[in-house]
Amino acid sequence: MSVLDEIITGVREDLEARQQAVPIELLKERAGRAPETKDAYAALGGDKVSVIAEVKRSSPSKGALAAIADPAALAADYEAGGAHVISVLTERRRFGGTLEDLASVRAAVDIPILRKDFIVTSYQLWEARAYGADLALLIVAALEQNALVSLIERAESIGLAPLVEVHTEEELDRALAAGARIIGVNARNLKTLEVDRDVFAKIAPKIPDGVIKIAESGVRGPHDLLAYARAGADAVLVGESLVTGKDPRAAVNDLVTAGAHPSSRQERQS
Ligand SMILES: O=C(O)c1ccccc1NCC(=O)[C@H](O)[C@H](O)COP(=O)(O)O
Repeated sequence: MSVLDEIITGVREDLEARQQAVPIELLKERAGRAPETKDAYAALGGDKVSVIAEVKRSSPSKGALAAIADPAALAADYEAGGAHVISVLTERRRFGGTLEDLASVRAAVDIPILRKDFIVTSYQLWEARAYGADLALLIVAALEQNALVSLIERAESIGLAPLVEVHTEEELDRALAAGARIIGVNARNLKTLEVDRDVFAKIAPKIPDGVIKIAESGVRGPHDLLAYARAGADAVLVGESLVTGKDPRAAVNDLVTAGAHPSSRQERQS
């Protein structure tokens, strides 16, 4: 069984318990009371290279990364550093996240929030909406095509922007066929955990204009953001280097500054 399969097995078990505890009708009621979602397309668009800063306690590849007792305070720091979007890992077993993290981050920041999890049912999309997310991650490698199509449709119908994650050209073809408008290319192979930053440069040229291109994983600082920008990234998603660094606010600001700097735009056009 691959790491991804193991994660999804655990996710389905935890999901079953939540579904027993909170019927979908209740969840929908809570989602109905949630404020309107924020415009993720605007946050990720424009000439800049946007920064998606992640709240990540641990990971299958690295184990414990950072205790993060107060995810809201960390997210507020990211926002103060200029982050355009916050990503909150809500998977419990391998990443140490919770839906309560999502709700507390929602209460602390005004920018859009991504629910980063292993979403396999529409129940999880309703959870994302009820707990304050504006975007939801859909991983192509974790979903049959029919499920991918219907989850994209469901997400959009309830106001969530689906970020569709791929790692190969075949997965990109599936994402595009399903109508994805925001595509994340993960440098991390979720089956082997190997990180290869060159994957983005190989896949990005095949993503049509008008589709937002996000480079995920392996960003250690401005140098990596600029390399992804030269390969066509509209945004980068950064976790580990922010949560393990001494000053997450300054680290985000360094990335935002690099992404906003005219030289990064010139480099992208050349
Ligand atoms: O991070 C992992 O080890 C991992 C393993 C299996 C599935 C997903 C995993 N991570 C999710 C992510 O894609 C990253 O959290 C995100 O792209 C940020 O990456 P990084 O900056 O390298 O922490």
